[in-house]
Amino acid sequence: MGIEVVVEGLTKSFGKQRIWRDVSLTLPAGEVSVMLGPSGTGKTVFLKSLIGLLKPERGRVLVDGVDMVNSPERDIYETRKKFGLMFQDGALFGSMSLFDNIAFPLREHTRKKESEIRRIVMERIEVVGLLGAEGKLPGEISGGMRKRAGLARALVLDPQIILCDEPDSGLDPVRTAFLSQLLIDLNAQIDATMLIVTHNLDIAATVPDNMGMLYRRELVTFGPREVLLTSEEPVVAQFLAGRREGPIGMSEEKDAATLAAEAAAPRPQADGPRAIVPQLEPSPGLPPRRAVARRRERVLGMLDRLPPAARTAIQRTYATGGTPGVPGAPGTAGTAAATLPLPATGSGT
Ligand SMILES: Nc1ncnc2c1ncn2[C@@H]1O[C@H](COP(=O)(O)OP(=O)(O)OP(=O)(O)O)[C@@H](O)[C@H]1O
Repeated sequence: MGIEVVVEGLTKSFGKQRIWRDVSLTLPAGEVSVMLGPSGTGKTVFLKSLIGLLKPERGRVLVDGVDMVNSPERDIYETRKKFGLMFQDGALFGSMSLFDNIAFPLREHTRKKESEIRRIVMERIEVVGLLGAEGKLPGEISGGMRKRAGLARALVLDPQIILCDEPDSGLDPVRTAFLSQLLIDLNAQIDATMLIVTHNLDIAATVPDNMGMLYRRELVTFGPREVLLTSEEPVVAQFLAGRREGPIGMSEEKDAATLAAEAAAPRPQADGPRAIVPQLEPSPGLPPRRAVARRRERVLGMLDRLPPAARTAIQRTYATGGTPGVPGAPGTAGTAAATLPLPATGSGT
């Protein structure tokens, strides 16, 4: 099962540039979380800080008793092996076949025999739907396939925590829907704790159990998906609606004059209450996600402390007797993407 990641009071600057301050959150064990935020708000810096590749000047990141900020490098290095990382561009070596790219962490970090490495690599290649493409070079396949190869490589060391940095960047909406399903299927199969950094509203609406948002050098919010999806916080509402009107401007923050002009202008049509799309369920034939029952207990236990709109949304989800993610549970129909099979090998995704 995945392990919890506890972030406490994390503050990071580069010289005089403050990236974010006092970020605290917990990634619950085995659950899927998404971190949103306009470009440049430090989401990638946050991921790198979780694995100890960047050093925040204050705060702690606790993973299985090790503080990824302040512990000795040896402990951080060992604990990093519990993480699987999927970078934006797949970060593959251009001169190596997909097989060798995916085998790389096993050859680097373990003493496994080649036969064992082959078994593991081929298994992961199958999970991400790339069987048949293992002999190709990264330059010979599409961006979507490279991303899936990057995901396969993130999986070879059996990670308990998976971090994905904009897994959808450069993908069309259909490929993004397949990828969303792949992430949920993966969670059902390995029960790892997952954190996905994305701008993609479809992923944000359908994949995570929890969502957070970084903005103006702070964590605006982090909690059960219903909290962010029903939030009336202007920056959250603007981001989720993909509107120009609101505090977020082209260079992240609008100046006071622009905001004043917007306030004086006739208001655009109100968005109305946002509908919460059901969360994706694992593909048919896969086990239910084990995180679902744990999340239900956790979220119902914190109901009193949540804003009324989020409380109502959560009560609605669970009142039908439906447990999202449990196949066949009433009131939990998945989105169309939930029933799509994985793309066939070499499909060019
Ligand atoms: N190693 C570094 N040294 C100095 N500044 C850095 C470093 N890494 C990132 N930054 C700065 O930190 C800020 C946040 O960058 P980051 O890549 O984390 O943003 P992001 O939210 O992931 O953006 P995007 O959504 O566009 O990928 C940027 O201003 C960037 O220039």
